[in-house]
Amino acid sequence: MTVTLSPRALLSLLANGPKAIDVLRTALDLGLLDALEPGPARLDALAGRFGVLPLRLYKFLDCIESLGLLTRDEPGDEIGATSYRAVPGLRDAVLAVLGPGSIEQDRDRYPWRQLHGRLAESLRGEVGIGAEFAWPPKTAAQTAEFERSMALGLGPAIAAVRGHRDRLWSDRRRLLDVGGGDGTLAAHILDTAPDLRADVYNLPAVAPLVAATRASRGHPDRLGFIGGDFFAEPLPSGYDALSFVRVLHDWPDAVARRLLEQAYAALEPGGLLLICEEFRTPDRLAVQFFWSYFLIGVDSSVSRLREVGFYTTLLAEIGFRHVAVLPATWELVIAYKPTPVGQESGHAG
Ligand SMILES: C[S@@+](CC[C@H](N)C(=O)[O-])C[C@H]1O[C@@H](n2cnc3c(N)ncnc32)[C@H](O)[C@@H]1O
Repeated sequence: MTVTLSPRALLSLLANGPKAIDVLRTALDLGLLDALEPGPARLDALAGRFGVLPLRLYKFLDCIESLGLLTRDEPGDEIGATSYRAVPGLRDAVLAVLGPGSIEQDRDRYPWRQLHGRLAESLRGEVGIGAEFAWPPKTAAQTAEFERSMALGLGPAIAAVRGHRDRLWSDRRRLLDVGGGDGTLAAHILDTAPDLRADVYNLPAVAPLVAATRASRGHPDRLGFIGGDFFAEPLPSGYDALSFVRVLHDWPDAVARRLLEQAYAALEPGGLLLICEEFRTPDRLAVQFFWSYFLIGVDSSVSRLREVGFYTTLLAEIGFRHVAVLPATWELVIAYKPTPVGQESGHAG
């Protein structure tokens, strides 16, 4: 169900945000969300099952309905006969935001309060986020903290590469994951691609984090690390697949183009280029809200959620062929470096 609220109604919900979260947390903890999702569930049955007062539960469920997360059928004045059904996926969504591994709770530990109430000064450039957060990270502690935080939000990227594993890796031997964090995604890819070897290319300070992932994820021989700085040197060659996962959106258009040109130069003929990040949609912009807010105070990060068409056009301009968008919660953009005429081996390039 998609609910479009008037600005007035949306603002009322936002002003009551902590109460709305309290309602949802309580519904999750009580087990109500499990009962509501298969639906329809009658109020009198729910009240009996959970040992709560029907009239109070009626108001409680109104709170959830006001968020657009519940549908209600109220046949008459007898409230016990009112039945409810949660929107599909509600329990998982509440668990994702309020449970362990929540990116919202993780992001909340960043020093965003330095901007809070001072946004006008921040917009004028008088206030910014202090030295404890740097982009790119500067100290070993910042690097470890940032990459840990990134790995926490990798779920949709992992699901996307898992879902398309055959198409992506069946004819590939060596992958370079550029800006590949602590290697968590590369390890997940290796789980599903037994003939592949993957190297993470990242700033040298990240080496111990990838070593820890290599040890903990059980790919001692197939997960490698190449330390480097993509602004200071060409990308390493010898790879028939190269990925940018949540890397290009960190940089302005001209830099994104330069990185993709570097990738084109580095890839073997027929090589696969993969881009995965949150392409701009209303949903993803909403989930990105924290970074949009926090990075107002961090001028070194552009944080640009782009429409997918930006990349498909750019890849074709650079010379890639067979540009395609593979469906997933975060779609994948793939493209191939052409193989010179006469050297074609039968795969997509
Ligand atoms: C937003 S994080 C994404 C990490 C990972 N791909 C993921 O999705 O979780 C961007 C990555 O780019 C790396 N990076 C930033 N500047 C870099 C540079 N100049 N050379 C190589 N890697 C860089 C960072 O260290 C970080 O791992």
